[in-house]
Amino acid sequence: MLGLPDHVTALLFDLDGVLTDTAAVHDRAWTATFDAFLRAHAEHTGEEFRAFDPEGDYAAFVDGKPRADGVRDFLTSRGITLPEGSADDPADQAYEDTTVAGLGNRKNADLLRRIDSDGVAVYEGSRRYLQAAREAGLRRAVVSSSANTRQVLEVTGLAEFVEERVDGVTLAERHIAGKPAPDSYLAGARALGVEPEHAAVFEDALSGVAAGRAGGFGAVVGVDRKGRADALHEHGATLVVGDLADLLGPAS
Ligand SMILES: O=P(O)(O)OC[C@H]1O[C@@H](O)[C@H](O)[C@@H](O)[C@@H]1O
Repeated sequence: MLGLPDHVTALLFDLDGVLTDTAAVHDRAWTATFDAFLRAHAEHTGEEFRAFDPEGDYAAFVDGKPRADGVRDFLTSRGITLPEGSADDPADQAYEDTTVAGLGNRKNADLLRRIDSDGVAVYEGSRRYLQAAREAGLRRAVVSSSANTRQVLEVTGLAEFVEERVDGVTLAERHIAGKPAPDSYLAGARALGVEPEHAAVFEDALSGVAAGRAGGFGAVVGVDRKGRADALHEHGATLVVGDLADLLGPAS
C-alpha cells in the first residue's frame, strides 16, 4: 500500500529533510557555529583554520543525530575534546570556556533566528503522503533527533497528521540512544503498538537509514534530495525516492 510492502501497517517519519525543508537550515546553523569555533581554535592553538564542510562533515558526523552527539562527533573528527557542560550553558561562551552544551546552544540560537526570519517550508509531496496514509488507515509517528520537533510540527500544521512523536526532548528525558542506534525508531514503533517488521522508516540522513537497518524494520525508505542515493542504499535504505509523492500512484 502507498508504494510499500503489504506487511507494513505503520510509518515512522524523520522530520528535517523528510517532511520539512529544514535539513539545509540546520546545516547552515551548524556551519556558522562550527566555523566561528574553529576560527577561535586556530587563533588560540596556532593550528591552521579548516572550515566545517557543509556536505562531507555534515553528512558524516552531524546529520540526523541528537544535537550534543553532532557537536561531539564532529569535534572528535578534528581531534578536539570539550567538557560536556550543562544544558543552561550560555550560547556566547568565550573560547576558553566552550562546552559541548554551550556550542549546541549557540547552534540552536542561530537555528531559531533563521526559522523566525525565513519560516519553515513543508514538502508538498510529504503533506500529500501523510494525508493519503491517514486516509488509508496506516499508523503515523514522527521520529526525529531534533528538540524543536513539536514547534516545527505545530507551525507547519503537520501535527494533525501525527499520532505519536519521539524527538530530541523525548530522547534526553528517557535516555534513549540517538541515531544511528535504532532505539528512537524502536520507541516510535512501540508508541504505535506495532512490531518493527510492520513499520517503515522514512529518512534522508545516513545515520537515520542506518538506524532503520539496525532496527530490522519492514522497509527503510531513503529520501534523496541531494543526489546521494548510493550512499543511502549502502547505509541501509531498502528503496530510495526523490520525494514521498513518488510513492503515490498517478491517480493520487
Ligand atoms: O538541534 P536540534 O533542533 O535539537 O536538532 C538536532 C538534529 O536534528 C536532526 O533532525 C537534524 O538532522 C540535525 O541537523 C540536528 O542537528
